[in-house]
Amino acid sequence: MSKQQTTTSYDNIVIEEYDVGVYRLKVARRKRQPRDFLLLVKWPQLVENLTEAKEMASDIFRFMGDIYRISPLKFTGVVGGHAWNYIEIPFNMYLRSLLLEAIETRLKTGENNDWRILSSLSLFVLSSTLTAAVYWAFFSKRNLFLEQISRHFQLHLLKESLGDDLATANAKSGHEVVAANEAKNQFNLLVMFLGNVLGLSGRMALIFEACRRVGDPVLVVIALIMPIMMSMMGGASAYTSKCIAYNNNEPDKRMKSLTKMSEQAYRQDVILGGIADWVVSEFKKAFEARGGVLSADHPFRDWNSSNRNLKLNLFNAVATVLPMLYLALKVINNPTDISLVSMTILVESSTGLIEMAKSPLISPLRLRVAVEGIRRIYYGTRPTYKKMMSGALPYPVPNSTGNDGEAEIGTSEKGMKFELSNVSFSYPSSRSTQPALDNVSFTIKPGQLIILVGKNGSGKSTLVRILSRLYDQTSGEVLIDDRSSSAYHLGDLKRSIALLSQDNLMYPFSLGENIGLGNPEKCTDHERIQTAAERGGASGFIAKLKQGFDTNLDPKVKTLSLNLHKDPDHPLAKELNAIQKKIEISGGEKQRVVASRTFMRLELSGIKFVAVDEPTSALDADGELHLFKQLLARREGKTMVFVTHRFGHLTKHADLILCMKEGRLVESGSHEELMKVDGEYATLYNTQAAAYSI
Ligand SMILES: Nc1ncnc2c1ncn2[C@@H]1O[C@H](COP(=O)(O)OP(=O)(O)OP(=O)(O)O)[C@@H](O)[C@H]1O
Repeated sequence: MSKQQTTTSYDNIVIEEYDVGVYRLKVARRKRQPRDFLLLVKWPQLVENLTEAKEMASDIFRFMGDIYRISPLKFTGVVGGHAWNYIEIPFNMYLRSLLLEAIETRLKTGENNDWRILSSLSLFVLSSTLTAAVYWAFFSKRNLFLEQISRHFQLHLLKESLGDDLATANAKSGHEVVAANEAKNQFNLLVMFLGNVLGLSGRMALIFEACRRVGDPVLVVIALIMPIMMSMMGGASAYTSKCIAYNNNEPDKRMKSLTKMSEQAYRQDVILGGIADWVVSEFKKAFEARGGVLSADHPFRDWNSSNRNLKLNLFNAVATVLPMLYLALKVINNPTDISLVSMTILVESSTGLIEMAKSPLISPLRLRVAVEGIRRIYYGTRPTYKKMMSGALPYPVPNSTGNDGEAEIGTSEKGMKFELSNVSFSYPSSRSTQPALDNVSFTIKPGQLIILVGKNGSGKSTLVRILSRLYDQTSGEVLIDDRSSSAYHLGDLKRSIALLSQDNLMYPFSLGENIGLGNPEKCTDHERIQTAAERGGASGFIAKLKQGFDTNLDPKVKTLSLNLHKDPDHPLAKELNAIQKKIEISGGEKQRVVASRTFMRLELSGIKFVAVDEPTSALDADGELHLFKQLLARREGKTMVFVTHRFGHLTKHADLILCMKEGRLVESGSHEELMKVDGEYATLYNTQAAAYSI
């Protein structure tokens, strides 16, 4: 099942590595100190455990508190219902023992105790009726409340992930995505744990009561101590150690990539490219290489089960028979000593106690699993990561006059000013030996129009991302309006920047909203959206769509059907087909919509910097000309950086041309100056289509 591979030793921890199914599991253990063998109590371990217990309790209280606030009444009902589910059995056993004991006394002594028999019977009936009522109320409301919990935490997770900056989001990619169902599952685990604790306590109380009646303290020890010890024993567990796991099986990863090819996005390529057979045959190869017996689900759980030791199982077996053995010997020794009812109750509750103590639900491990789940919800899936820091300085900085009458640095009316000195940058996930930006220095004055040119991969988009503070440079300095870019409040800076990128990202909403979201506050202002669409060149094709601006390209409709697969002409099958699903538009049309979104954003009064990163690759000549004309018409009060491979027609408008090569700024100046140099820029200029002119 799991096989230990290697052990790496650090100062006071040892990392053990295991192969568990398709996963590589790494477990950190505290190194044994020589004095550990001498001391009965390992103080550092104890302190660590107490601190951890305190942190666990605080996370559980926060989580349960949040759920309580969703609906105090439903919370109480569901938790109470669960609790009753577990204490009902020992409670009923107790009532039954009262009844049976009264009957036993009547049979043995002939004493007239009708009242005792009848009252015990009534209590028993009352309790069963109450149970039926509680279950009816509980099961009819429970699932709805669990759904409510999921939706509540879905909102929380959505807010969290939307708040991530680019650097953090990139660092998180590849990590398990936390689903809202996690909250519902952990809540269930916690209430089951609580119920089990209550059930266990109820049974213990029963055992105490039965032993009291039998009058034998040794029996208490035998019946209680063994299960308690058992629930505390257990093999080494992943949940009590710091550990990580990652999919380490190449064929398994290959199968996942090949499965992706069945998604809608690849459908056209799969059909036209004739690659379906190749995908299937590669999948078969990967499937054989992977082997069918490797588990791919829960590496931590699998590792735990492989660690459950034989000693614990044997202990279990002994614990189950011991109370019965003791009672049998006692009866053989003195047959008149014990009431049959007390004996039955004792044996029944002691067996039940052992069963419960054996159950994984009562184990502290289960609590750990729940707390790990809660932490994933509140703190994300990565243990720690550094988000980009926001400064305190507002942007724009108001222009002010110093005490000596000298004007202090503020934000120019003309646009943002940039000064880069020796800026280098490598993407955190990059495997390249060369940085994406290598020692770049230049100045952009407020209101200038900059053309950024260079071959593919030369660092143009990266430079735009640094200027827009989507990433922070790895080294060097970026000044915005004479102050370090990190001094400014991130939100303020973002509100002053408009970025039209080459990604052509369509949002899964209507076309109107796709444009309107350039300025979310005016997202329903149809007139502004229409104007922005005209400026971005999207109004023409949108007007031809049946639903115009209301057309939703990806309405996220989920359709389900039953028993219709052999009957495509069935009215329900036709109805299903007619339900609106995803609609495709051309690449150029997408670019026009995204450009219109930027024009919507340019209407915002505080925009001081506009970065246009090659948005015209799919546009026809007319579309490109129209877009640049419209952008140039909105230069007033803004610094603009244009990244484009087709720059011939723009050079006459440029204040400065920056030419990049392999992450370095190799040339800068005006078109005429750079042509004279006859270097990288001249080569690019001469090879590109210079046929465009405005
Ligand atoms: N998100 C990323 N993670 C890792 N490396 C990246 C990432 N984006 C770009 N790179 C790498 O950084 C370098 C510069 O890329 P960049 O996108 O800035 O070039 P570019 O000049 O804009 O290219 P193009 O003209 O093709 O758009 C390239 O080597 C690229 O592979």
